[in-house]
Amino acid sequence: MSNRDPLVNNIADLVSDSSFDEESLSFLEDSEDQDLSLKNDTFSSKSAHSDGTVISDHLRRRSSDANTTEKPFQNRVKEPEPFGTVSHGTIANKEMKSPAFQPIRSHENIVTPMPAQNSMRMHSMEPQETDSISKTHNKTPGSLSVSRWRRIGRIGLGPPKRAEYTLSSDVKIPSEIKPINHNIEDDYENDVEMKSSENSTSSPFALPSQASNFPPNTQATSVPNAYDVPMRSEVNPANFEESLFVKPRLKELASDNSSTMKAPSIPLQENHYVHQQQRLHGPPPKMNSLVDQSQNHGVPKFLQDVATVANLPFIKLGIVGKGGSSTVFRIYSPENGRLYALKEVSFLQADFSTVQGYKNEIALLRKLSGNDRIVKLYAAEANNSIGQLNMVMEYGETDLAKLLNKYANKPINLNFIRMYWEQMLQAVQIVHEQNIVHSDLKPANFLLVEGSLKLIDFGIAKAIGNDTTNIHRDSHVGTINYMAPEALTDMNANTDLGVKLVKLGRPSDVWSLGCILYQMVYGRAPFAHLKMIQAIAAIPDDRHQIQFPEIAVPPTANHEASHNSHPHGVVVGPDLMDVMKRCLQRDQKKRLTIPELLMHPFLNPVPSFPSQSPQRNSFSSPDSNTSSKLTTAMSASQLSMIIERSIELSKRKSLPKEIIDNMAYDCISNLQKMPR
Ligand SMILES: Nc1ncnc2c1ncn2[C@@H]1O[C@H](COP(=O)(O)OP(=O)(O)OP(=O)(O)O)[C@@H](O)[C@H]1O
Repeated sequence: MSNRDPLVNNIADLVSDSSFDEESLSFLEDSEDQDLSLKNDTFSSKSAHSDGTVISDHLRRRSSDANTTEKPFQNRVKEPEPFGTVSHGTIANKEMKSPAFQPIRSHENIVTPMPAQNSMRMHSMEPQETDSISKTHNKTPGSLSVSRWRRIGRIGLGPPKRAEYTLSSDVKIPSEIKPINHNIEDDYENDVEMKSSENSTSSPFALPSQASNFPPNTQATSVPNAYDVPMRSEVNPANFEESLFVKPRLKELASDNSSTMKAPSIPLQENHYVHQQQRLHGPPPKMNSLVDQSQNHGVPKFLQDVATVANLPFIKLGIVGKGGSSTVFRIYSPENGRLYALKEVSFLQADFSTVQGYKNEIALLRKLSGNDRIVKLYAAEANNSIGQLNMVMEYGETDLAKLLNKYANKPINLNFIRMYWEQMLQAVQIVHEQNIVHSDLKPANFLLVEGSLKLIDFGIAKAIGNDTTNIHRDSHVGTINYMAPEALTDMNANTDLGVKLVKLGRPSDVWSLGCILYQMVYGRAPFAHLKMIQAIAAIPDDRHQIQFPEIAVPPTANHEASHNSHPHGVVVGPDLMDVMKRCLQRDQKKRLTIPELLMHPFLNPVPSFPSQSPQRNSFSSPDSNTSSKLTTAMSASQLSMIIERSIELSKRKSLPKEIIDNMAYDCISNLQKMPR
């Protein structure tokens, strides 16, 4: 470590110093230019004086002032016996400190004699009589009280009995308790295909009696739990720590007799975890084989699946994706029973500008992560000892690349395309509003979170740190397929200069989006059928015409039938065709802008426009000079749809107010004319 750049060595400061705040992003606001010139050190020179932070002040205080600040689970449980030497910075035997692993002690709060009629309704999770345990307490000097408890499950990875979670038997569990959704991707597919719940394949891990009730597209978040933490949508990323680690409110649980009371869901989570682990790693190993001394410096295998970020313990459930320098895991918090994603980025090999890129990327992610179209970042920290940056983010069930692959051989669905196209545009617009050109947009950058597309990164680290090697470092081979002609021309033209200059503007992102849209329609990006070297030559070359067939046929479908009569062929339509063509213009200036694309008829379909304005009625026109194009021939539902759309557009300010007012005016006046 010592011979590395001091800045790299000190990357921990990047995430632990409070002096890095939104001011550090001022460089993004400085530029009002339409285009940004990204030079190797452009961003770094502007922000090198700032130290970065991506964790809350609270976390920072915690790490920097350990003597005066209470550690997360300090004093809650007795320190566990060590499982072994833990040498990894991010792997620690912290799980025993979790409140979830803590035997309930405050018996005064919740212990009552077990009633004859048990109020638990846990279906197959109904505890057996053998699960009852009794504890004797000296409540007050000279008096004894006996409490009976039930084991309702074991959580975590600790040896048996260390991680028991107990529940007083008089705590009611609502009958609508639901298992967590284990097979999220399957459920997502079911949702997309609009299959009825009866037809959908239930998760192999779901409890039989409850699986059919489980709503699609919900994850661990929907499980009621004892911690009474906010649902994920209510979690404020800035207060991740507070949101995630709320102490169990067992006192309230015990004293609240209402039928709507939340119930601990630990047995279900445990069940989920055990099954997940078995699916990933096979049946559980015997205890004596858990410690493999030959590898990982004696770290027990079960601890290798535990990660600690910002002192918060998580269980790794498996790898969900890999980037050039990153690995993304699905992780589970025993604290609140929710799933998150952990992105581990190695910065051991990183140079100065790449580190600055990460720093800017994280700062921007933090700044924008409250936005619906940007993935939420909950916590981040750097581990200098192993040269690794850890980021805890919201978990997405899949990304657009995987989704498109899955559906590549099926006939296209125009509504699906329209919906995701709009969401992609909204996401990129947010980035552009920060004066950032992403420059590396591709389907894998869009994550699906509960069916909604969100942008995972802003491309800064790559654009700055390694602008010429994108092609090689990306695991999703073929990102060249989405690169704008100007990016390739610049790359080719400047190789002799010591400093690489990549001159990209917002239109470059529009090209990339056009390629993604093209792939959604035709099953592959416009140049995906070419070898990389051919694509590098063809993309900027005007002579290479991009084909836009009027009928979209899945690329691997049987091509014996002509396109026009192909059973899986779908007519592309003039609006969609127009969008693709206007994005895939080699001349940047001819490409539509994102606001124009959001206003395009493809996203705002209005049935045939008559030339005449409708009669004005009692409604006064906001601007009588702006002629209305709507007709009474439209159905009430079409008109209502347009009204809804206008309100949405008005909120987003993506259309001039005058147009929105007129659209709404016309719809309402036509609706008024309709017979009731
Ligand atoms: N929050 C998340 N939830 C679920 N999966 C994710 C999440 N973030 C990333 N992934 C998955 O991991 C893959 C790689 O993500 P990553 O952000 O590292 O990609 P990348 O930008 O290509 O990497 P790099 O920046 O190192 O080149 C994504 O394509 C996606 O499939």
